[in-house]
Amino acid sequence: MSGHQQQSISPELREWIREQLGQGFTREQVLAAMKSSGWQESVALRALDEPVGDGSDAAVQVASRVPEPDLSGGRPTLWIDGREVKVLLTLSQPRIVVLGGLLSDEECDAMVAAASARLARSETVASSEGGSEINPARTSDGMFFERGESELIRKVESRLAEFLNWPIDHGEGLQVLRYRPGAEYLPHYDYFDPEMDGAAAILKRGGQRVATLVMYLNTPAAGGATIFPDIKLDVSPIKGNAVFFSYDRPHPQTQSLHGGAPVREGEKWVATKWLREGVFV
Ligand SMILES: O=C(O)CCC(=O)C(=O)O
Ligand SMILES: [Fe+2]
Repeated sequence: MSGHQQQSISPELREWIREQLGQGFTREQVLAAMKSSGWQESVALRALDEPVGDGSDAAVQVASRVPEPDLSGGRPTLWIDGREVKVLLTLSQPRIVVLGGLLSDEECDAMVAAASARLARSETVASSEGGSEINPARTSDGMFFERGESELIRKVESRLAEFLNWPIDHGEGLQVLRYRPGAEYLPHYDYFDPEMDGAAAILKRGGQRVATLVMYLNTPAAGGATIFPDIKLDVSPIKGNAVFFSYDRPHPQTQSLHGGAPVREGEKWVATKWLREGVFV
């Protein structure tokens, strides 16, 4: 396909682009593939930018800015808030970073102690009023700390803000979950489905969730990995370690599907920080 005649965007081309993006190829990869098969760049770009489908396609959703740790030095450990934190694993797509020693044992124990007193059956955001209700997919118990509610929480939050380059006020209060043997959290996305009832009310308080940091507050005797089914990755729950992942749009294409595998022996305690696009109120 060369020459100077104007190429046109056929329905087949649109469908092909939609498929490629749906399979997780980036816009840049699709553009490169089109160019190498003879499409003029201007036409390829126009085709890529055309709105398609009902608006729920990842292709038409604008990517959000997401928190991102500065790992540019390529160092195996980072100094964060005076602590030497290990960079144990990084993945670029989906974006996942596993950290060792983000929290000290004492900090983990103090968070467990503070949370224990306040545990109630976990709730997830699911009701038609945009409120909360008990969700059988999550069989743990949980509570939220208020942002900045104690010296410990402030210390942990400022460490996370430093690590993620993301302001403290662009995050929800830390959530602590306790899983007993057999308890699990089935695979899910942390972003809010924009189509669900009550989404508007939730999104008004700080926009979408764009990243998650799960910190392990203890080491269960068996089971309880954080699992990423799309990429078949299991992260071991080790006290003081953490897994960070981000998702720049509320779409499965982010491959941010994850869950907590059943705890087999002992308990599992985690603290989760959800990062928002804007100021969470
Ligand atoms: O417990 C885990 O490993 C995952 C927790 C989780 O997915 C969440 O808190 O959103
Ligand atoms: Fe989650």
